[in-house]
Amino acid sequence: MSSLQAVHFSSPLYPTWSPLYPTCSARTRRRTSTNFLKLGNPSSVFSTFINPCPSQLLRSVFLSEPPSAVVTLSSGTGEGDVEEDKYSLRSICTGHVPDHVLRRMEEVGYNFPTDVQRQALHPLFSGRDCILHAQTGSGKTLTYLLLIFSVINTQGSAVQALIIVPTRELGIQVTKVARLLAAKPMEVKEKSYTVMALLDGGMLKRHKSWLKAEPPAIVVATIGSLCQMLEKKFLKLDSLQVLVIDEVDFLFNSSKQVSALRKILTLYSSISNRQTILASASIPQHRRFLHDCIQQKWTKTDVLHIHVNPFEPMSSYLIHRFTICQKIKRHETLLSLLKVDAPEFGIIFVGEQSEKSKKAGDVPPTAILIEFLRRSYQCSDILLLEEGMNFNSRAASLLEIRQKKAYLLVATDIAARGIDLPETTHIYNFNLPRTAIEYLHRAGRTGRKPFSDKKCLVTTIITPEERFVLQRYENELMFVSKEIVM
Ligand SMILES: Nc1ncnc2c1ncn2[C@@H]1O[C@H](COP(=O)(O)OP(=O)(O)OP(=O)(O)O)[C@@H](O)[C@H]1O
Repeated sequence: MSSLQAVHFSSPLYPTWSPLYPTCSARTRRRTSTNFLKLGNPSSVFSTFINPCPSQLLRSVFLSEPPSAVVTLSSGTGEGDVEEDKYSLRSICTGHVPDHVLRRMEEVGYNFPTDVQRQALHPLFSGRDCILHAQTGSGKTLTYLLLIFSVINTQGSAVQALIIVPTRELGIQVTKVARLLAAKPMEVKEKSYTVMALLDGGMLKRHKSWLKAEPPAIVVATIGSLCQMLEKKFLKLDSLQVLVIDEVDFLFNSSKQVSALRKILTLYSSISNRQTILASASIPQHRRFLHDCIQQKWTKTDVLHIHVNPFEPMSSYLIHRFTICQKIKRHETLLSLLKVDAPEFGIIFVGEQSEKSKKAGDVPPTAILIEFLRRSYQCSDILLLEEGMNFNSRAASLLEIRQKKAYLLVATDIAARGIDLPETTHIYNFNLPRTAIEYLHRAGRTGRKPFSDKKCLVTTIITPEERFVLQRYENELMFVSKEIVM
């Protein structure tokens, strides 16, 4: 790379190397496309090309459309490396995040920033409260974890960072990434970062002893367990420096959770001592929300709303389709879809069972569907994830699925928020989601490889009467869904 100074493509028109185009930020796209068209000479083309585009992207372009010539203008200057480094995650984080965390980050494969990381990390490192509003699968978790690693002090013996999540499953996932980054090599002598998962369904007794003996630096918690610990004074937030609320709009949906969050935000900790980060891919009425955050003293008055891709709420790598059938034909329609698509990694979302149906003792729709698929579809690995399962079975299902070479997961909306199964290429909405936001989060369980240009499919089965509802979601979320006839 260090000697590569100029690249000449067979045609200097943008669409010829379009694989690169969607992976750049909107600003980069504008800047690059203008420059690209303006500048004819190869070295200028290269400099506009390499500046915003790290080698990983360059490689993907080379693979899909090899350049007609690679021109080496001068060798060994290392300029290419400097340019590339300027845009690496390491360069953004150096001086803020400890070096051993950066090394771990690179070992894991996080080398270049995603759009949200590029836009949010500097303001976060400067201490600003932020609302991180970016597409599903855009890398918000790493963004706030890097901030946390930049502020916590391993010598302290108090909880310094708290991440609140809506579900146990998301909590386990975030804890895993935090521990992965926190793992220290033997030669690093300082104390390790400790990460506690304080999640519903966990053994709170064990956590009490741990908190009493030596409070962890980072706690990842669900509201229920967290409140128990706070009310009984086993956990104190006096030294809290960073508070993250992930999937914030989801948590603010329930009045019980709102009142618990209110206490955490204003009673157990104070805005003046901590930095507050509220993250989600969907923040309905975000201006109002921002106003409320300031009014209610959940955030400081200079809170930043970092809204990445505001005109593209969902990834452009998703292809949306729908098929219309009568309600009683849903199972057969899904089966036909699966036979045609033959997905290796897919999630089928099923609507929750109504209270009335539960009271009547009906078999849950998920169980009926699983039974049907096991009978009629040749796929050995059909798994289930739903609220009705106990916490251990839920964890086992997710663990198993992560180890599979192919899977079909039948799930309720419990799997729609935050769960990261990056191999997933197909989403099926067996039932139409209840809201556009629900659609966005279900669809967002696919297309989760930030630098991949692979297209993923989201297919919704609807009845004729539901067509206008889906159309409303299309307008709200700015996407187009194509009808397929089965
Ligand atoms: N800089 C990066 N380079 C490569 N992969 C990354 C990078 N940042 C994040 N990822 C990967 O992208 C995927 C999505 O990240 P993450 O789970 O943080 O998304 P998210 O924005 O929180 O999505 P959601 O809103 O659905 O919760 C993960 O598999 C993560 O490992």
